[in-house]
Amino acid sequence: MGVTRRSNNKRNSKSKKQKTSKHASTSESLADTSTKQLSWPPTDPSAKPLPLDGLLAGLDELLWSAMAHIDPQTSKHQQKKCQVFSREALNLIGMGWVATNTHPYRTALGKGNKYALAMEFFERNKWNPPASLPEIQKVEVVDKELTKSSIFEGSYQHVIQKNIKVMQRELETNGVILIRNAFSNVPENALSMKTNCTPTKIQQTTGNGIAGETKSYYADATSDYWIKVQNHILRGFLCDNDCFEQVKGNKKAIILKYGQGAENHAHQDNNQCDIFPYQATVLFSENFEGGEFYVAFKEESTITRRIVKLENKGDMVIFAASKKSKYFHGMMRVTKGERSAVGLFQPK
Ligand SMILES: O=C(O)CCC(=O)C(=O)O
Ligand SMILES: [Fe+2]
Repeated sequence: MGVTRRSNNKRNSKSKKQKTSKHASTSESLADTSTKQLSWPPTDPSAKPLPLDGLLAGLDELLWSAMAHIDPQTSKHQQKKCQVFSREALNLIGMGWVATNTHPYRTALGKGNKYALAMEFFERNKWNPPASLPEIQKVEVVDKELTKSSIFEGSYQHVIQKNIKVMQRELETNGVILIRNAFSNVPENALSMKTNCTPTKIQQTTGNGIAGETKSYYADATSDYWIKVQNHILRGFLCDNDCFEQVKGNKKAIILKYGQGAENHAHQDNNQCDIFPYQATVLFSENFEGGEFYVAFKEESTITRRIVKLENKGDMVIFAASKKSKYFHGMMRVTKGERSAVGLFQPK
């Protein structure tokens, strides 16, 4: 596993203080026998382990130890929101960019399991971690920019038609391709949202990201324009009409809005389509910084993020998105301005 060790001095000095005060009051420690019987790490048959594949595979021990190092005095922790708690632990091990609320981590990291259990354990144990507590280890993440062979330029229909074989190969090996200036003329109403649908917030307490300074959310797009676009893309990728017929119902577009400071944590969108196991994102703003799109995957013990800078309005990424695959996707922090985009082939 690509991990680096680091000790948490703050926590270590705190635990020493706690030990001292506990020993000072003999009657209290005798009365509190239940805390002494707690074993490390806490065991409960109802607690779900992390899935065996995906970005957090094999990181159970690291997460347990990170949780034990979280300072109970911090205001964040006192919120006792399990998503915020798991986020803090993930941040400590360098994996704070992974979503906790969606496939495949919803049940392993959500309410009423591992994290709730850990919180209960440390509360009952008066936040006095066992002497055998391992040091925090940071997971190494390798960030790589997209290579030239995965970058195309020009109107998407034309570019896909011309390069489909290369594109498919790049998607298989790198998980993502970029088409610069894929769209030039998008109708005015293409960015409008359904009025009767409630936008899904992107925020820490949901586990899907960080809200930023203004509200961040996604919601269904209304414009028929995106139906046409998705049909064109499907026709370009699937030369066989039977295949097209099988997947043509999988079209759905969402509008994504991010405020300054927002992040979309690495996730999979429940995409189960074997014939066209891809999604696409089209950029619709220009005056922002950060907000890089990425595809992340774990191969053996190495976690790689392929980072794609969508720069111009109309730039599009097409990426491997099947939940049966190793590929996750997300967006890095928007450091300046606001970012808007359209997500295509969203699972229903
Ligand atoms: O805004 C982005 O770059 C990513 C959006 C996303 O998660 C999606 O289109 O499924
Ligand atoms: Fe997504």
